[in-house]
Amino acid sequence: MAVEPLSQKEIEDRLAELPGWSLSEGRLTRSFRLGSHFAATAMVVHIAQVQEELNHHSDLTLGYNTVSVSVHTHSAGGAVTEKDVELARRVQELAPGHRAS
Ligand SMILES: C[C@H](O)[C@H](O)[C@H]1CNC2=NC(N)=NC(=O)C2=N1
Repeated sequence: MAVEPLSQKEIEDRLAELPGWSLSEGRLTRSFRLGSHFAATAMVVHIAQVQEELNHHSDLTLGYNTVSVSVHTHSAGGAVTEKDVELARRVQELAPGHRAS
């Protein structure tokens, strides 16, 4: 997959299809609230599995009952690329199964 930096417009277009996600400090970012600490931890493990599959990794922050995802592409000098968008889409897909909001 291309690791060309996306333009601001391209990022905005993709964010329009990623509810709850935003561009923060140059990274695609979203926080989720879960029903318990264990539910949040389980979601972190699931995201880690997807990240290994994609070989693309975010910074994950586990709180009491929250999971925060923040991602950009290191090999593109920290720019946002399609790889980041793909990971965000996959996280969006798995979130409902964890009853994440
Ligand atoms: C060697 C390994 O394939 C690379 O370091 C991968 C791993 N995960 C990655 N994750 C992110 N976010 N950006 C990268 O450039 C990246 N590169």
